[in-house]
Amino acid sequence: MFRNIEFQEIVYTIKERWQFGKPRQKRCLLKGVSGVFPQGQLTGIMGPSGAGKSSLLNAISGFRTDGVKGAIKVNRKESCYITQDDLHQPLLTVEEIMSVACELKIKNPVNKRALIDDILNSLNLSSRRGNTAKQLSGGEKRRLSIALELVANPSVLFMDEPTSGLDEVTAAQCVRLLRDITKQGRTIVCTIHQPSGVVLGLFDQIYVLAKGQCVFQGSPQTIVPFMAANGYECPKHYNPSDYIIELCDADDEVIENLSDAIGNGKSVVSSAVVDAAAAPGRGFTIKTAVMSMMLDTTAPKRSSILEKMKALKRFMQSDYAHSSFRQFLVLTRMMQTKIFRNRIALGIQLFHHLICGSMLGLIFFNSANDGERMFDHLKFSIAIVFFLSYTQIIIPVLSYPLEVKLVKKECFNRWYGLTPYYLALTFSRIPLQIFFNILFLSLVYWLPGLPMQLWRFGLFSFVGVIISLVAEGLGLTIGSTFSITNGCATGPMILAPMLGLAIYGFDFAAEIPLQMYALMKLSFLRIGVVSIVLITFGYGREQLDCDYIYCHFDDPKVLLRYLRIEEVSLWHELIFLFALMIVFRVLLYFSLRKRLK
Ligand SMILES: Nc1ncnc2c1ncn2[C@@H]1O[C@H](COP(=O)(O)OP(=O)(O)OP(=O)(O)O)[C@@H](O)[C@H]1O
Repeated sequence: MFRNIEFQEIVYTIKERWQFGKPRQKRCLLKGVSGVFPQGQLTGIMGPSGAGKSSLLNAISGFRTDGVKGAIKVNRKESCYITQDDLHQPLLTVEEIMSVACELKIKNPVNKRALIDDILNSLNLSSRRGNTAKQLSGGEKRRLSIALELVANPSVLFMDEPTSGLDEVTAAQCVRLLRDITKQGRTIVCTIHQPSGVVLGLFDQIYVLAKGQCVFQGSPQTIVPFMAANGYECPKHYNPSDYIIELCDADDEVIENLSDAIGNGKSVVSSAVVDAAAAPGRGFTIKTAVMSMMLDTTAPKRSSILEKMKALKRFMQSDYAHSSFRQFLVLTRMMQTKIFRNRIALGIQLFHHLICGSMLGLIFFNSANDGERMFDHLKFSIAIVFFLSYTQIIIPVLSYPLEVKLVKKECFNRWYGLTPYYLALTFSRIPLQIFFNILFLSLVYWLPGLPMQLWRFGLFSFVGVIISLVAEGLGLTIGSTFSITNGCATGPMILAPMLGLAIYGFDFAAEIPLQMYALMKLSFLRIGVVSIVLITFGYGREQLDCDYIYCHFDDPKVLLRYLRIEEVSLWHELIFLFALMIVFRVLLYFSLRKRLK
């Protein structure tokens, strides 16, 4: 639809982090910059560190919208954004990842194989197709990121630092490859750190930023004459990109002068060929690049009915190649492959559940029928609930923050929507989780000698699985909201009071104040412990053994009465558990939605 990418008077403001004792300050990262990135060309955004290169790329591509003002003309539906991190599913092979991309991004993948072959050949990745993403080198990962986006045949590629972390030769190869891609009619805009002379010459256009202002826009060959015309003579044998960056980094006056000369991006230095008539002796011409028509604010407002119809049309047109259900199926399959491919994690989990189940079972070995050991029965129930919760919370807290970044990139590039992803995330883990939990719960049921009644074991396992699902929801919510470091502090911070509430008042149940009962209902650990005690000691449990003349707790009903739970209904407790499970899953959805926005 749009051809060149154009933007005008872009202002990007962020609110700085809140610091104790200081009011929250606003900071302007882009100061009204304009520019044009021509169609079918390779444009590099250059500048000193912290100049605002990534901010500009994020603003134009739409990766960031909060705090961005100004007019931007870009066909976002046909563009994609390749982040600097090269995030991929580490355990899937190049071919599998490409295949998932095809299934999600192409409407009718008739000749999927030929397309994958074609893209991998052109990016020199064919020989690596059987390797997993984590086995690829930095340059190969970068090429895989490009290959994945080329599947949907985008007309515009935004790339953040495609050469970062690559050596000179690989960086030049990477930029050459990008130039070849533009020859197919695609537009590529990327940020780049001080490129070597060779790499600089590969770009069709360079856009230089310094302290949020545009100080140059034009072909690389025009940097030297443009600088000279403004009184900054580049020494011979000096790399022009180094020169302009070093100069702008050192002196704010240079930035003001150059920014004025180029109209903060509204003009473009167009040619290195001496145009005697237009600019005698300078070796370049300055042309107006940005027309003021772009600002939507100046456009007359359409009738509201027309606007509403357009909005409805936009709503009806899906951004995705496939229905949500199809996305859900593809994602579920991919997630399950990922889970089963991770043999080490599977082995650790198996070992963990077996060892912990056996140890807990042996600690309470043959004690389940002992009428004297009331406190042991309670400790046993608490230990089960704590094991299930802690295991399920800590894994997503440590592993999920990284995945959120990948999901953010893929959702932004319209691979899939949040809802199918969320549902696939929820359901793909359940079978394995049930398997491991049942393994653990069987050991801790059998070794202490709980009654061999299938229905009782079924209830015991059911409650155990639900507790672990509630805990997983909490862990995923923390993992999707916080970084690993903050999550590691937040997880125990939430778990500790819940544990406190779980064991609160068992020895003075009769005196627990009413408000504490309400608070205890917020602790899924407490609900879990009460449910496990009800299942193991309620429902007509037979008299326990007693080796003495009198054992106060040999009648299981006495224990329930002592804990003031003999009147409590298991089904009510289950309703509370389900409610908490839903609350955590809803929180997870909104947390993800906020991150992906
Ligand atoms: N969310 C943010 N909060 C606070 N400051 C930010 C934020 N994002 C960017 N900045 C600041 O804005 C400035 C520009 O950042 P940006 O990442 O765009 O620079 P850059 O030119 O890409 O830098 P580099 O080349 O070092 O990656 C930097 O000083 C950075 O610290």
